[in-house]
Amino acid sequence: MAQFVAPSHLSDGLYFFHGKRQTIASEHTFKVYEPHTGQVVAHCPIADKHSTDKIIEAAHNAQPKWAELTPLERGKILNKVADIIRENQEALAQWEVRTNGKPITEARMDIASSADTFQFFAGVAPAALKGDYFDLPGPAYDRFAYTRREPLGVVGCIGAWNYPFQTCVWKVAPALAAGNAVVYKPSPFAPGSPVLLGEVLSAAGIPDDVYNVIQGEADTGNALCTNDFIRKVSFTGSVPTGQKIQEACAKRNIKPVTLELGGKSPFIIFDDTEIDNAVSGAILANFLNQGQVCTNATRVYVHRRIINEFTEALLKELEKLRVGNPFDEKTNVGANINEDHLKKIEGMVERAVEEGAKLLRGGKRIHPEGFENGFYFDPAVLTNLTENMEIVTDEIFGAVMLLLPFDHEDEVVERANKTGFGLASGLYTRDLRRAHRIAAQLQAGTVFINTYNDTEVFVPFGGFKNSGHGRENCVETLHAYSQVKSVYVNTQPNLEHHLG
Ligand SMILES: NC(=O)C1=CN([C@@H]2O[C@H](COP(=O)(O)OP(=O)(O)OC[C@H]3O[C@@H](n4cnc5c(N)ncnc54)[C@H](O)[C@@H]3O)[C@@H](O)[C@H]2O)C=CC1
Repeated sequence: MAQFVAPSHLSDGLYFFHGKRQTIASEHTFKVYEPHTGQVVAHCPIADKHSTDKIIEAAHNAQPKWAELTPLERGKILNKVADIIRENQEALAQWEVRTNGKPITEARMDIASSADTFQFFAGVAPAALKGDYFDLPGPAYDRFAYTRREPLGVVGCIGAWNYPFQTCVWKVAPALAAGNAVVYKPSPFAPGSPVLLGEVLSAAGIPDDVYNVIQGEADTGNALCTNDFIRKVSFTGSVPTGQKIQEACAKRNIKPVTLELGGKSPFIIFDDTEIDNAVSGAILANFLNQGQVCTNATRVYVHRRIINEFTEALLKELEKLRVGNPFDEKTNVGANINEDHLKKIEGMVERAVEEGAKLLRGGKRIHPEGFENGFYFDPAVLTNLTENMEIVTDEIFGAVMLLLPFDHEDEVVERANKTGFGLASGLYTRDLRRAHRIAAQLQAGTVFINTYNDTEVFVPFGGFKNSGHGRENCVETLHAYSQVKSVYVNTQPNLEHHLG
């Protein structure tokens, strides 16, 4: 069992199979960018159907031995994974910054919570992966039934780029705890982190081929979804891709899917709120991870009576915002994932301004000294908006805060719910009765009251409506990575049967 040592570069080994980092021969490659410098750091080979199938087959062959271990035995290995992640938190966080461009202070939190995720599933699996017992007619010892919770086999996972390490862990930890093998396809925009996780898993003692990483774009993802050995797909990404994946998983076989998709979350600030608290909440809800967070609440509804005071306090606070070198401990906002994404955000802001929105700050690409070619965007605040503008209806996935005044509780709840998404929502008020009344009405998988963007591994995470289905981060997730078998038992073989 090799010890985990964080690599100095990842450029020539972005695959993980047979228990180690590898590369494959391929006619096609994609460029890997380092967001904070804007440099191309690797040309990653793309897995075609043949390479994808071979890696999946090896996972299929390796899975039964992993499944033979009891959940407690698997849990001991997963606890070692948590330990190794914690011991290497700084090195892994530095890699996360290089891969994604986020501030180092945020990357450290992602890595720490990833260790917690392994520890949590290692701990709960032995108690959660259990069966039931049922008495059948007659003496209980003659006839009864029981259920077993069994793994699914090989799980295919497809990830987004905004939390490259954490998204991978959220899928892999419960899948492995439940006795499955995993084949993971990261986003081509952030392909490195799941490979590092592979090295951590091997160092902890996960058998070869139980965890694997393949690389590629839509075709590789599709090859994963349509392979017969894949028994479930767990996906994090956009709604249009989620629709394609759900379709692909139904076409050839019937595969269960977990879909963690996009959002357009509302954040409601009532006029009894302490303004400074609401300002911090709104910043947290919008500018974390350069705004590239699926739960982010770009639609900030502020009661008309306090909107001027709130806006003034917000803009003053944002004067302190430091955008730039993500390795600098004082940086609040790092680099966006790539140039195309940055241009998409800039374009949405420009079109909103053309439609009559007023830009109160930021909204443009910036070139911090020493990092001129990195993908930096100065967080925007917009007002003078109408509900049907593209920027108010569509997911931005960038650091753009929209200020929308409201007058009445019923009106704001209706406006908040007027979206096809339903991932998260938030509200600030001192009136707790009102807070819970609104929490019950908001159509979203998570509601934050006087806080925003908290995530804990034991609290369910997932969407309502088009934001997806299935939950991550909770005991029930183990059920989504396992299946129930009912066993009927007759201990009295001579029991007479009457044929009528
Ligand atoms: N609900 C949640 O937990 C989260 C949701 N997201 C959402 O993810 C989106 C941003 O991530 P992106 O990487 O741009 O999303 P995306 O949907 O473009 O890509 C996600 C992944 O799917 C793969 N893919 C693309 N086409 C495919 C196909 N036809 N078959 C199989 N795989 C395919 C991509 O290569 C990538 O690995 C946003 O909409 C965001 O809201 C992001 C993070 C968390």
